Amino acid sequence: MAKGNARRSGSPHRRRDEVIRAGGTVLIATKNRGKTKEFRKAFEPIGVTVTDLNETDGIPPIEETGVTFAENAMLKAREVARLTGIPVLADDSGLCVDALGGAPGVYSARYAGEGAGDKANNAKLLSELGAGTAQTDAEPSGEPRTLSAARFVCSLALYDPATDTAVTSEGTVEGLILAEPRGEAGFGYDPLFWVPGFGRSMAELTPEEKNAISHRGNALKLLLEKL
Ligand SMILES: O=c1nc[nH]c2c1ncn2[C@H]1C[C@H](O)[C@@H](COP(=O)(O)OP(=O)(O)OP(=O)(O)O)O1
Ligand SMILES: [Mg+2]
Repeated sequence: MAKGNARRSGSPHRRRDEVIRAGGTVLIATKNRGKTKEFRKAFEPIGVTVTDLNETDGIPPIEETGVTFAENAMLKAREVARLTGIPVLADDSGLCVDALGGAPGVYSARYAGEGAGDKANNAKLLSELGAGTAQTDAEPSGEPRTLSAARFVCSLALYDPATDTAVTSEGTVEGLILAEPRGEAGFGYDPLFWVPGFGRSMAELTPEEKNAISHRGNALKLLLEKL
């Protein structure tokens, strides 16, 4: 048979569009239950089941040594795909704040220190932006006080160990950093991220609304188009 295009059922060299398919399961290389929830919601309509590293034994912690979201997504996906032998989707994401020169960026999860939680990271963000500073100007529009333009960025990598290749994508969403947290939904920096188009914080959106406009939702749409 001709080299390169050989493909029979049962071959380990699946076509890319078979990696994520209705009735199939995709492993997300994450311990972040907030991410898993959002992927589960997004994959539900196309009949794909989602699992993560909280439900997978024997995967050691993966150090995020990259300096870009794309590098970190690739290294998480590749490592877990090689260890498990199955295709793996990884998400590396974070918040880039203009007034902080793009920080915390790839360090978003460890902004307040290694192992810091969302609460400490949000507090650190507000303190770096001087949110405690006296504020006298009333917002004429009745809109909440914001401190800087910002964006969430999400890089995705879907790594297939059968072919040692990956499909990648990136998505963003623009917003403003709130001076005070609002909302209970979502995770991470969502309570401090104002979405002008909705007139609500990211943590005040329903899961469907968030997936429709978020960096993760946008990256996933693009990834699925590439498969
Ligand atoms: O939609 C989001 N809404 C709010 N905050 C978000 C979002 N997306 C990422 N973020 C923040 C959370 C964390 O501070 C960092 C991700 O860091 P990142 O290393 O990609 O994830 P992680 O360490 O929580 O889990 P894991 O590496 O196991 O996937 O950006
Ligand atoms: Mg991480």
